[in-house]
Amino acid sequence: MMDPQQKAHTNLFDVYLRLRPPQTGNTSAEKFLLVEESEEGDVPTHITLNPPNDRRRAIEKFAFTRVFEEDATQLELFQGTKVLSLVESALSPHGGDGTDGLLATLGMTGSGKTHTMLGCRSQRGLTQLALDVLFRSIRSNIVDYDSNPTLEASIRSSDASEASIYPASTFLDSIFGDIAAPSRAGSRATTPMIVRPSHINCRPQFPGQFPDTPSGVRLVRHRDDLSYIPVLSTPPTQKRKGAALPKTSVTSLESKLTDTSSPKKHYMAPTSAVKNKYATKPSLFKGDHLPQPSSRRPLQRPSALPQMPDISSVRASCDPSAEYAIVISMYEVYNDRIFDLLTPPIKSNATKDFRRRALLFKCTETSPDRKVVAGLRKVMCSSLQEALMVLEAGLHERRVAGTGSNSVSSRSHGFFCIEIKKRRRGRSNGPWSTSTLSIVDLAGSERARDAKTQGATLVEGGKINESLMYLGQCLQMQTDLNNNAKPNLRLFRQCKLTELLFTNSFPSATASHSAANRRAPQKAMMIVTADPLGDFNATSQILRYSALAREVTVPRIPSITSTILSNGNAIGNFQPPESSTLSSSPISSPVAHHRPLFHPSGTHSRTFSPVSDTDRGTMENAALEIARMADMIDQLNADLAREAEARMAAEAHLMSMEDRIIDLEQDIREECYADFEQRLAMEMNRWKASLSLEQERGEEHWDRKVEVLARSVGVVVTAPSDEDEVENEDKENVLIENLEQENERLRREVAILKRELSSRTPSKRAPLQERGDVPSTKSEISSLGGKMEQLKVSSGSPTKRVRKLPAKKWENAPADDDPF
Ligand SMILES: Nc1ncnc2c1ncn2[C@@H]1O[C@H](COP(=O)(O)OP(=O)(O)OP(=O)(O)O)[C@@H](O)[C@H]1O
Repeated sequence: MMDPQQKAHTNLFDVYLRLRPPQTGNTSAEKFLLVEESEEGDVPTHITLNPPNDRRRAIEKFAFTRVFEEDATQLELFQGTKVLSLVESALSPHGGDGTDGLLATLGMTGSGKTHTMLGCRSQRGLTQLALDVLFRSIRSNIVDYDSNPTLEASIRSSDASEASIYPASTFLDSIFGDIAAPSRAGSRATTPMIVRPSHINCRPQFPGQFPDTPSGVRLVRHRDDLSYIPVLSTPPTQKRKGAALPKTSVTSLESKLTDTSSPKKHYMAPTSAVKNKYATKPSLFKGDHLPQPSSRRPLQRPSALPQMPDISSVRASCDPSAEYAIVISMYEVYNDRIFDLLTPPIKSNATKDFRRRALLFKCTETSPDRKVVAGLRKVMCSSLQEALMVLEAGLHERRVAGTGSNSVSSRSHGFFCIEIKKRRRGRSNGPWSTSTLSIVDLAGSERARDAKTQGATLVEGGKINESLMYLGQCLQMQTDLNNNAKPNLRLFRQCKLTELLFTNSFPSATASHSAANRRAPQKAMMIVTADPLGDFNATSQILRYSALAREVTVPRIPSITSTILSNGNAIGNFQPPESSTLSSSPISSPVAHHRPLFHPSGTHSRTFSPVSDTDRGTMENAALEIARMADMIDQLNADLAREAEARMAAEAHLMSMEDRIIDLEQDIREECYADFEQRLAMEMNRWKASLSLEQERGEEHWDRKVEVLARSVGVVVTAPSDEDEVENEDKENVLIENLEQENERLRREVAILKRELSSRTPSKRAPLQERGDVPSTKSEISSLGGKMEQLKVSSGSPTKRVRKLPAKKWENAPADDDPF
């Protein structure tokens, strides 16, 4: 019989199975999953999968570390799994560095993963219980941030992931508003832990229904968009409606959370780019604020948390000679990219929507041997309440959507990381060692047909299924390890999820540095959730790759020969066995089951045979052929299923690549836009500068031209003094008068001459030159020209400049140039 504990030491994960109670309204479905009874005093560890409506299909039996039946409570789960041991290993009570721990859930959508990890409105989940036991266990060993000013700096310098680290008070103030103030609604519809006070929610509400929304409309955040879109959906199950808690189970947090007596420390909230740039120099942020991202209202500050189940008597051992600090971070893997859940999204300049920057899982300067998620925002918490509030803030940012399978379905794999920092007590400058307890709520696999998803949600589903398929392949590495084969480390680098989950399983294989080599492999445990009334095929697929051991029992189909023989009334009494057990081994491949060949001869005795030996031989040959063909059909079916799965994965990959391309295109567009804007501004400035330069040059050029012109015509421009001005004015007036008189005289003379001329006969007209009163000589003409010139110049100059004209052109004209 298969034994899950047999080779437990080589398992990467302890694997627990939790069955969910039937969903309301799903009473008619056939139960295909049965828990096998355990021996007296033992916990159940095996289940049987009976294919519904198909007696020909194999019956599978699976083994787990432990099976929790439908009625198992959150407390039983906490006590029956090794959560406490994970916490204790991370604390390392006997000195030395702690061990990393991983607690993950896996299952179909709607099977109860989030319920197990985060609980419901009246019951806490494993995350809150782990935090509770952690803080209670180190109560007297936790560092006091307020009394040690150098503490924050030393914690920051111990961080190897280029993170920006803030005290909880500063972080929470930047995220949560006043209880009574207008604020964004609470977290993912039914963040299980929050119980809102009655004075805030006056009218009765379903969980998942925010204040101020019409009844029946639940607000579900969709993808990157932070504006909430109303989604019509069925109200969550009665269980989730979270009947009012008994008063004793709710503790008021207001006093703690709104306490302003302790001095607040403020840090500047850098943009992600700045943050990444300066992440290694945290002191730069000190003394500044952590502002609200523009146009996002603060979250509604919850006032009370569920306290059940009560684990106040449970404690993990901690190292009495050590002091501890707790640092929390949260991120999600969405479409194979990592996004920080504690850093608010940044408004894009180009598209005006809020977007997050994907983070890298990489080696850093201070962590050259070990990959870390770089650039996260982390929060130092000194109490359980602070840690729970940080959890609430992060959950609010996690992507969820209503699907046909689950009204609040996680669309990403959520990581909640508790870093437990430890150093020798009393050594205020001593180095910190860090062990991390990661709690992972995986998104559930789903069938598009059942989930009724389309568009972006369908792509998300494809990506989720793809990453879970890779996870399945990695989990099957447990088989390799059980067979003492070398694990194939390339498998877990296939996608971000498996890389994040398995990197710490083989620290010595991934690190070359000697210090890193000393790290112990993480302790990991997986809780597989399943609905015994849900989708048989999907559930059996998940169980196949997650179970610690599997056994396949193939029912035998009566062969043609035996049918003929038994029906022929004269044929022998052969009765084939009902079924045959095919394998009993630790995890066998999902497609490894084969129908056994049927060998009719020699298994039964004949009493009467009217059929001739030739006929019998023919029939037996035919039966053998049929069995062979049936086997081939099975093989082909298995191949087909594998190919279909691969095709689905490829399609999902394609879709996610398309999605990635869109994202990339968006990023590139934004960068180009910003680049273009910057260049445009630079170009404008350059253009303006060159324009003004050109103008200056133009003016200079014209000044020079005027100067040259003035010089070429001999004009001397002088700035006249006041006396000169008066004198020049007088001279001008006299000159004008003279010229006017002269003009008058000339007009008269011209008139006389005209009269004379008209009275003469044309033949007797004398040429003008003969007249003595008409200027004829050169000197007379030049004096008249000079007078006119003087008049023109002096009367046309409002600036009272005096031009001295030393030479007149007509003076130099040849004598025969007669002006008339
Ligand atoms: N053991 C349980 N007891 C009571 N209610 C449960 C249990 N398991 C699940 N539920 C209820 O079933 C619903 C779906 O559960 P949950 O959201 O935890 O599923 P999930 O596996 O996280 O789904 P997804 O992968 O889509 O996020 C919830 O309303 C939850 O309260």
